Amino acid sequence: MNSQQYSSPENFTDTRYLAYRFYTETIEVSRMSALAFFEAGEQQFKGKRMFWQNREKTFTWVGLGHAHVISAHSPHGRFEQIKEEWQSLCKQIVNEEREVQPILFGGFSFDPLNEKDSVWTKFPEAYFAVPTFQMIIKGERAYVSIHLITKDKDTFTAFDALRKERDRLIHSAQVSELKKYRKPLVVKRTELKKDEYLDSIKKVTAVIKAKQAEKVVIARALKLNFDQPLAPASALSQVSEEQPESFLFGMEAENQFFFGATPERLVKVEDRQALSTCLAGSTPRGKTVEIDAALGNELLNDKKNRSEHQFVVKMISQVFDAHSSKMFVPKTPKLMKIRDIQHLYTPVEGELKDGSNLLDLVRDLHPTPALGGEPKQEAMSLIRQYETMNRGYYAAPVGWIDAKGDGEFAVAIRSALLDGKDAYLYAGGGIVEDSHPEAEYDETWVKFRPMLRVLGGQMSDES
Ligand SMILES: C=C(O[C@@H]1C=C(C(=O)O)C=C[C@H]1O)C(=O)O
Ligand SMILES: [Mg+2]
Repeated sequence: MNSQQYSSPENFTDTRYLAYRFYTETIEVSRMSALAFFEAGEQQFKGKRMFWQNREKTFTWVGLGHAHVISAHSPHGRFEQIKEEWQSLCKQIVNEEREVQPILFGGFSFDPLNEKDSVWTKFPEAYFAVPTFQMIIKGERAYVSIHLITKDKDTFTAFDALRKERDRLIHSAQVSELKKYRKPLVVKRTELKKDEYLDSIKKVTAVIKAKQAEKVVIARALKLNFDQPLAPASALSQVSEEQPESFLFGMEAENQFFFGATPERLVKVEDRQALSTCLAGSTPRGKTVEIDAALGNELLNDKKNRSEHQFVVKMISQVFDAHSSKMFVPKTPKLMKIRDIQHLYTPVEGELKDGSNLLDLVRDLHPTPALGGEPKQEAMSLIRQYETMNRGYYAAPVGWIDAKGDGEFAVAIRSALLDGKDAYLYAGGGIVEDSHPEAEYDETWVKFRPMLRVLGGQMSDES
């Protein structure tokens, strides 16, 4: 690469964030593997790496290092805090002309008011970062950006060092194959609090029959112990091979790594067009085309699953109604078929009203009745009361927003937390009046399956 071609880094100042200066530079690079770029940061940026790929595979994003972290530790006002700090920071960096925008990536915990013991020790209630190095693959083109956000005045040396590091990362990602990892052996698999989980479904069903709530999503966890720690790059590469039809995400917080392959979009905004998906109601895939179609048809006509689904459509439509105009919601759900499971699926579209932004939608949508319940507050308090664990970031929004306000958040299901030689996997289901504990238990196994295939730990009779 020829350093002569670089223009000098741009510098913006702003009254509120006056102390900060934002320096950035983007170059287009020849296409390379995003996972190789992620892995190239293994030494220098361990604990500060992030990964995202959308469901359509048209947008892949990798962040290495933290140029700036925006996190929230208080249970209240975390969505506003992230939004306001990001907007303040953006005042200095927004440049409509710029083809590649700096991106803030991160996620939220499911419920900051849950006081149960948590294994999510390194994840605050909201955890976002602008990376030092950002790689974007959009269609056929790839870009690497440097972000330096600092209060120092003399940044020449620092920026120069970042250019060198960028060149090293690009070189390393372009020449080296992704390391071949040995899949760690699962030495133990534990269903955490299985009996309490089954019991909680009975109780919650009774509460619903007594009309205290209409729907409540109850989840459970599996714990795997490995013979050695699993590398995040390896986990991501496995999951991208196994789940091509999902959003892929990964985020490190020090020595913990949260990742997954979720089919569920919470909300996407592009040029003020907002899109959400209602995804609830499930049945397995069939072994033959005929059985698969029959299962799908049954699902489309099943009263219990349709009611699970309808709560989600109603709530997301209400939130969209408040934030957008020209809303469009199909009258009946379709099927979304992914590798192990099929779901009822209804897309919701709208055009954002003035004054509404992506993070407002995230705040008002989370959790939809696909992961929380209906009514929202009653469901949340029933989850706090009856669910046997602390969800951490499972079932919560994870995603990105750029300097223009475009971005996308997924619902972090079909996911796992890696912590040294342990992994925690999560799955749940929507409980309505006519739910049955054993059927819900079986449904969670289908939802665990993709992560078990990625991590190992499925029993020999499971495919
Ligand atoms: C709760 C999960 O999935 C959610 C629950 C579903 C259901 O109960 O039918 C379907 C899709 C998701 O909205 C999970 O995967 O853990
Ligand atoms: Mg269900």
